[in-house]
This record gives sequence, C-alpha cells and structure tokens, in this order.
Amino acid sequence: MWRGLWTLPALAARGLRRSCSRQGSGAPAPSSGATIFALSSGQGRCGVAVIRTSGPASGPALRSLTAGRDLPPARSARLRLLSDPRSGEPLDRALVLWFPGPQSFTGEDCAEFHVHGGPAVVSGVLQALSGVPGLRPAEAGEFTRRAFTHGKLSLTEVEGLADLIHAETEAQRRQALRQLDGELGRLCHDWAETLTTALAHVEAYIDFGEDDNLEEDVLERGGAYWSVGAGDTLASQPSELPSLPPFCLPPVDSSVRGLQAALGAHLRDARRGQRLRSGAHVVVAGPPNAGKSSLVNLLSRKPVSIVSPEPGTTRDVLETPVDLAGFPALLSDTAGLREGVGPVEQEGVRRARARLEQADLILAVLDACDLASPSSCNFLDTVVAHVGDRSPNGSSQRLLLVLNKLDLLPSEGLGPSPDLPPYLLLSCVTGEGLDSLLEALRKELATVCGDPSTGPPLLTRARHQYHLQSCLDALGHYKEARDLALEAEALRVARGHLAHLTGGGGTEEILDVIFRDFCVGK
Ligand SMILES: Nc1nc2c(ncn2[C@@H]2O[C@H](COP(=O)(O)OP(=O)(O)OP(=O)(O)O)[C@@H](O)[C@H]2O)c(=O)[nH]1
Ligand SMILES: [K+]
Ligand SMILES: [Mg+2]
Repeated sequence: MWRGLWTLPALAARGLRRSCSRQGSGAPAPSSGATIFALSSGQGRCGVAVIRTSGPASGPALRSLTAGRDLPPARSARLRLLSDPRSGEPLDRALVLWFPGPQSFTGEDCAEFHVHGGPAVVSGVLQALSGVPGLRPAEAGEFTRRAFTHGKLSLTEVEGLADLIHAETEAQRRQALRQLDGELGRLCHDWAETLTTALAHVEAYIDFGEDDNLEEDVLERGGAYWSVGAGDTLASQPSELPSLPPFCLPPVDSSVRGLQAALGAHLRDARRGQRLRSGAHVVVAGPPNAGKSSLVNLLSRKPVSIVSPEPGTTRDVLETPVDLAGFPALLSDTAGLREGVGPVEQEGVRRARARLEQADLILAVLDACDLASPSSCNFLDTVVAHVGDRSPNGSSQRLLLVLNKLDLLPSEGLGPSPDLPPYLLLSCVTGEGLDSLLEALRKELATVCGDPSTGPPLLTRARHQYHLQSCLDALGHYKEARDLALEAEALRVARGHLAHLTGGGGTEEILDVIFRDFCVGK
C-alpha cells in the first residue's frame, strides 16, 4: 500500500548517498594531454601513406607543417604543400584532413596527412611531426585506446576492430564488422539494463520497504505500477486513478529467469564464435592411400603433404591454416588408420586418433574403388558410424564422408560396398566434385563456427564466455538467496560482469531507473 508520498529530492538524496558510497565514480580517464602521431597505413613502399595525429596539438601541428595556413574545413580534404617547420624544406604535396574533436575517431582533435607512400616522404613527415612541441610517437593501439577512453568504442567494439584488421577470411571479416558495429555490446547493454531495473526494484524495496512506501509485490513480483504525470502523487489502487494508463514493470524473478535463458543460449553457442576467430579444427582421416594428403593439398592450394602411391606415406599430423569456403580452418592431415604396422606408423596412427578426438569437423576420405577392403570397412565401423555419439569437447562433432578417386570409378558406379551414410564423390586428380565439396564444407562450417551473416552475435573470445558464464552463475546465486541484501548483491555482481564485457561500469544509471521506472512525480 502506498501510504506516504515520495518527493524527488528526498529520493535523489537517498539514492545518491547509496550510489556514491557503494562504488567509485565511473568517470572516463582524463586525456593524457599528449598529442600522438603515427603512420596508420601499412609499412613499406605504397601509393599513398596515411599519417595521423590525435590530441590537442593536432591543429597546431597541421598548421605548422602547412607553413601556417589556416586549418582546412572540418572533415574535408585539401591539397597542401607540406614542409618541415624547422628547416622550411618541402616534403610533399599532400591531402590533409582536419577532424576537430569530439567528432573524430578518438574523440580528440585529429589530423590526417595523406602523403605519397615513398619511405623518404613518410620518414620526412614523421620527423617533422616529432619536432612539433607537444607531439610524440603513438604507442601500439594508442589511437584505439583513446577512442575507448573517450567513449567512442566499447571494449567489444575495440575487439571487433582488432579482429577486422586481422581478418583473413570473409566470414571473419563479416563477424568482426558486426562486432565493430557494436552488436554484442548492444546485447550486453540490453541485458545490463534488465539487471539494472531488477536491481533498482530490489534496492528500492530494501531502502523504502521499511517505510511501507512500496508494495510487497514489487518483488513477488508481478506488481502493477501506476504511472503518474508530473505533479501527481503515486497511488496503488486503480480506482484512485481511473484515467491513468497502467504500465507493468517486468517482475524481477521473471526477468532474471528470462535473462538466464538468454545467457544460457548464448553460452551454448560460445565455442562457435571462438572457432570463427581462430579457425575450426578440420581433420582429414581415412584408411591408407585413400587420398587424404591429396585432398589436403587440393584444399590448401599448396603442396603441404607428400603424396605417393605407397600406403603409409603420412606419419605425423600436418597442420595448415586455410580459408575453407570463406571460413578459417586449421586443416590437419593424418596417417592412414590401419592395424599391424611397424612402430613408427603405429605412432602416426595413435596421433591421428588423438587428433580426431579434437576435431570440430572430420573429413572422412575413402577410396571409392576400395570400399569393401578391410581397412575401409574398419574405418567406416570405428570412426564414421560413431561420430554422432561422441562429443569429446562438449560440442558434437560433425563429419563429411568423401569418396575419392571418382575418376577411377567404372561407369556402373560404386562396386560392392557396405551400407553408407550420405557421401560426396570427388576426384583429387581431376577436381571433379570439388565445388560440391566446398559447398558442403561451407554449410558444415557455418554450423561449426556460426554464420556471421545471420543469427545472434557470437562470443569471439574466451573473455566474453568467462564474463557471461560468471553473470549466469551470479544469477544462480540470486535464485538461491534468502535475503534481499544477498539478492541485490548477486544482481550487482551479475551486472558487473556484463559491464566488464563491454568495458564499462558505474552505477549511476540505477538512480535514473528509480526515477524513470518508479515514476516519482516532481
Ligand atoms: N586416380 C586418382 N588417384 C588419386 C586421387 N587422389 C589421390 N590419388 C593417388 O592415390 C595415391 C595416394 O594418395 P595420397 O594422397 O598419398 O593418399 P593418403 O591417403 O594421404 O595416403 P597415406 O598418407 O599413405 O595414408 C597417390 O598415388 C595419389 O596420386 C584421385 O582422385 N584419383
Ligand atoms: K600414400
Ligand atoms: Mg597421406
């Protein structure tokens, strides 16, 4: 029952007192004051090289290299003669750009010099910049760090940017762009908002519950709240405010349940994003002489493995990173699986089996003309038939069965053969069937790595997984808590992990939510 009235100043004072005593301010770190400069395009001879500066002396630096001319209009390229301010020596005729903060990549004043890419020009301009007072060379990643400090990028966006720079395959690029776009951060932000609301409710109950100013069912948690306009007071009885539209706040328990479900679903997917970032483990296996090494060479477009008509050629596991149908993969060639061979080959077979255990995707290769042989039958029985039921690293393995040497197959097709699961026909010699294999690989890898063009944003790093798991654990503690203070603490810990994920923090927004969601007038 509402028996008293809340006044905004009283609430603000209480909320502020609590929010200040609990945690330090989340204020952004102040700018270091130094202005940094660096070559931002790649090293080496190139058509155009881009040199950037960031910091308060960017404007003076730009002016001093252009013989004191006025700054160009913001964000608009101008052709200028660059010269060394100390010697006056001309350096290059270049395009210059001026990005006054905060509308720049770092949030600070920035300048860009697009110069001719010869090493002498680049080093001349860098030297000239180093002579401008207040300028120093940038540390690795310092531009991005400043962008983060000034709130231009969240931590997950910073990671996306790093991944974009390092992306080698199309799928990696798409994923990195999505992350840079802030998708994962937005998702975490939405989750954190849900927790902030829940926490605000629990804390309001702790603070104001004893004053009987809050209804019992704020926590149990299906209470309807009544929104009132400025100047009005709050009332709990619909009959008292018949003309005002009610709005239901999400009950705390059910929002925690919803969040647990969402986090659980994301964590089940967790390895996929990491595979996309670092490559899926694709292991090529099969009986001796099936053409495994030939397939590895074909897929990697280089002679990684020795190919020979002699069975037992490959002994060690040979790994090569490849772009498979747009997805990054670590392709492993292995020894042909067979029994009763010498100790060296036996060790090769042992290693091959160990590698199979770690595979995300198995490329099982058989000789299409040799399906009835003991080694083929044994491979089908021991590896292919069992792939569904083992999951060594928690996620289920996948397998593509490839029948190789299609070019040697008689026109009648496959000879006497055991019952086969679905398969693809291929010739490593003629390349026939390769397109279908690549298409099948693309589908499999989209499942294994997650398809960055569709579906929810992926957790590309172990760090993401850690914080989401810790958030989920804390929500478990909320459920077990038998006391409001412990519940609030669990929610705070859970929210802290989401904040860490995106590199943010702060608790000020709790107060905002109290004002907004509890609709205290005045
Ligand atoms: N005609 C034909 N020969 C092939 C094909 N693929 C591989 N071969 C030949 O089959 C033989 C064995 O090929 P490898 O790639 O060494 O086979 P492997 O499975 O790696 O053999 P091990 O490492 O000994 O287990 C070589 O002589 C290849 O040239 C194919 O598609 N058609
Ligand atoms: K061979
Ligand atoms: Mg081989």
